[in-house]
Amino acid sequence: MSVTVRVPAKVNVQLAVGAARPDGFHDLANVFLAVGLYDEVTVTPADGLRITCSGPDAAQVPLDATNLAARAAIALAERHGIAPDVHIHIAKDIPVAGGMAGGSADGAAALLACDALWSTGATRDELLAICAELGSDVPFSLVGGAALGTGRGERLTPIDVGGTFHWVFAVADGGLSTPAVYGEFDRLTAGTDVPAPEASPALLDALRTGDTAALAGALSNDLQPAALSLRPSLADTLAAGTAAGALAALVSGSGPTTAFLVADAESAHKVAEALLTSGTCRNARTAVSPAPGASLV
Ligand SMILES: C[C@@](CO)(OP(=O)(O)O)[C@H](O)COP(=O)(O)OP(=O)(O)OC[C@H]1O[C@@H](n2ccc(N)nc2=O)[C@H](O)[C@@H]1O
Ligand SMILES: Nc1ncnc2c1ncn2[C@@H]1O[C@H](COP(=O)(O)OP(=O)(O)O)[C@@H](O)[C@H]1O
Repeated sequence: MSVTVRVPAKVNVQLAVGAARPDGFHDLANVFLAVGLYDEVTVTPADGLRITCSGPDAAQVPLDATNLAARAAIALAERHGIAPDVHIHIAKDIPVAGGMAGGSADGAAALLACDALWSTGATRDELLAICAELGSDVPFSLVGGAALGTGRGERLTPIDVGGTFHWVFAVADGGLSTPAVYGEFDRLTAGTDVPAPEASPALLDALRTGDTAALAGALSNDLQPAALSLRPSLADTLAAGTAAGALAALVSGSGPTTAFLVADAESAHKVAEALLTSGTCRNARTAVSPAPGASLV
């Protein structure tokens, strides 16, 4: 018997970052939007814990106990006094180390899949608490849709989304380390007064009404200057997508994936083609949002 869970990637339509806290994390107003690029995680009973991964970026995914899917299985097993004897297979389609929360997605998916496989009877709140222990972005991968994340991003308030948004994602060569990007944010803001992060009312309205033009005008990412500082070539990718007709362009989370909001599916294909021929990225993917959270297939 095996269980498969499908789980989406995310883009941060607003990422407001406060000053570093004493624990090293940053308080956020993190407006997550799940997008329709998916990993699939399948769990099967096995002798001991084993992880495999398939897909074009599989070689970049760690297959040891640091994998967030393994950590999720171990955390759930420990709580319920079960041995984590499971083969976890990740069919990976979400760019790795790209600021689209692929590892977090696999953590949430493995947790839900193991919960079903082992019939632990864990409540949704228990699963969300384990997600928050695994990482700041993991609870959102379980929930999907759109949500405001406060604290370090793990405390979620769902947001209703009143329409469909079309995106193009330009996948960069190589990844960016999330702690390195936050570290660069600290370096760039040193000596300045970093305001407390707050969600933008205009952005929340644009999501609720499904207004693409209003959302385009309200997108923001406080980590973008840090990502551009560490990877200056991303400016060329952002310019190429904008020149091709994207309504707005920004770095996705800590990057280096760049996100382009476009008017419709036709425009998405045009912008993706232009990005591919521009030579400023490794791949370009189209996707729509919102997407549902981790769910059993
Ligand atoms: C930037 C964001 C935006 O959604 O995601 P990515 O773009 O990387 O996917 C998140 O804040 C990443 O969340 P996640 O990748 O889960 O981070 P965690 O594992 O919790 O933390 C990794 C490291 O990132 C930094 N970190 C993370 C979250 C936060 N609120 N403040 C931080 O300073 C810390 O250095 C921490 O040690
Ligand atoms: N299941 C997983 N898939 C991808 N990366 C993982 C996974 N588990 C742990 N990682 C580690 O997390 C790092 C960040 O990967 P990822 O979550 O894809 O990107 P990001 O944090 O930028 O959204 C990777 O470089 C990898 O070492």
